[in-house]
Amino acid sequence: MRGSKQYPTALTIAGSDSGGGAGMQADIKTMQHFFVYSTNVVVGLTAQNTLGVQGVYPTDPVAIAAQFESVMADFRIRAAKTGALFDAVRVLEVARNVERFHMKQLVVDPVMVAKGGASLLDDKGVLAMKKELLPKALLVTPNIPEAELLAGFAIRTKADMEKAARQIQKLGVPNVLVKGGHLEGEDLLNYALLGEESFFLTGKKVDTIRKHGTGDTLSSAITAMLAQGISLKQAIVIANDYMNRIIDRPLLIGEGHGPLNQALWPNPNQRLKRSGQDFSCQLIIGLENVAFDRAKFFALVEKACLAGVTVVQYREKGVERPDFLEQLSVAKALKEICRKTKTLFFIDDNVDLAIASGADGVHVGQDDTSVQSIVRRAPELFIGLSVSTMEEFEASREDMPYLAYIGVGPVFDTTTKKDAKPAIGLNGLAVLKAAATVPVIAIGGINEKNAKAVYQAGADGVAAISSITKSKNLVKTIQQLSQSQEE
Ligand SMILES: Cc1ncc(COP(=O)(O)OP(=O)(O)O)c(N)n1
Ligand SMILES: Cc1nc(C(=O)O)sc1CCOP(=O)(O)O
Ligand SMILES: [Mg+2]
Repeated sequence: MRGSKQYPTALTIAGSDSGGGAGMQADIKTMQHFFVYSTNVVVGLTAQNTLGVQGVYPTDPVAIAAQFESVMADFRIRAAKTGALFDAVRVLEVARNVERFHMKQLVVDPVMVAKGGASLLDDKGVLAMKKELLPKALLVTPNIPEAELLAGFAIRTKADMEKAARQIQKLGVPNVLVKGGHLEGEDLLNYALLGEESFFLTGKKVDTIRKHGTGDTLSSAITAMLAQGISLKQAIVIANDYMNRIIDRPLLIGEGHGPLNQALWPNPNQRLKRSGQDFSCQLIIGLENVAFDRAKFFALVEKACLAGVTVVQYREKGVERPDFLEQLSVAKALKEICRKTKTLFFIDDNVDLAIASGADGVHVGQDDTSVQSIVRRAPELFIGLSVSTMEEFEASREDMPYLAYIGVGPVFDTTTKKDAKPAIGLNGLAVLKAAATVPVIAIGGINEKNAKAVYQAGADGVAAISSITKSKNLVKTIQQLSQSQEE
């Protein structure tokens, strides 16, 4: 099975991170995510967690060579990458094996310093990398401090990045990707110099220390795509896009530099789903809201979808609510209406029902299933979270990057929800909107007459039950509930 039909296989030549966030562990998770099998040459061990590096234990060069032998004797390695190589002895041993096994698609992530500041390559190691390893590489992916060491001068500006990339190219590596995350400024720019061609890529700057393993993940994503047969340019562009999608949705693990979640972007369809969705006009409905008249229920939902609601949320709350299987059959029928009318479909509270019915999202309250556990179980679901006070907002702050929107209310008194909290009014809505970093969907007593004031208070959209289910003129009601009335 050494032919082209073999499952794409890559090799990571790097250090182990006992904390699982960076190094070889990040490489394996990333490659797996891109459907590439990852083999490994462990160049050293680190005793490490999110708080720092407690110990560094380089591997015996004999053991490095033996791992290369084993891997190359069995697998067809289509691309390889290096990570932490520790010192000149290990760099030279790796370079020798790269040469020996004719590895052409080699990505060098010139790991020199760990996030907490610990050195992962000594001065002689940097020299050996410049002289012996980079001339054998297809691509090198330095961050700013690494690019400064490789190029030999300080980098402060975009122009410096370009100059440094050209200088690094002179070391014999044809392609250079300089990662600009360490530069000052609101925007993050990465610079790719691929042979003669060059371009900047926009990255996402996030204000968090939970991004351990970012460099490993980016270089592994590129390597995995090279192993898939994708061109270097395309691999870099897709890997950059991937990083922008996962960078602000880390796993909440450890007390310090926590890890990324490489699995957050499960398949290409999710890419499309995540961009530019419209949550602005939401019909929340259950059979109880139409006195269990099924015919009326489905007809009303279809008409509302055609009239312009952007989200249908299925919510059963009554004491006589249907059992799970019956709710599932209703949910599936609603999903079908939504699919046909290109409307998003959400489920209230019940994550199992959302998964089973193929819903696009789930809406949860402060006391329902936690946002983090939904992300773990069903990362493909959009999540809406109820927030009615600043205290609740503060308590949910770490969940914000995972949310599609927050449902803020009740803005006005409502008799529809039996256990509704006190109305927060338009002022309460405006305060929460000022703090929010995701769309704010106002809820509670919202109707044709007050919708305009709700938008003026800052809402990005509205959700309603009674004003839609009891409407005498559905098309007009939905028009008035939709933001388009402002124009
Ligand atoms: C858009 C939107 N906002 C708020 C809610 C209320 O959800 P929750 O706080 O979980 O209350 P119940 O719906 O479970 O009574 C919602 N469903 N949708
Ligand atoms: C389901 C729900 N949640 C609320 C909240 O404040 O979180 S208020 C509410 C009821 C919304 O119904 P109506 O549009 O008929 O007032
Ligand atoms: Mg709830």
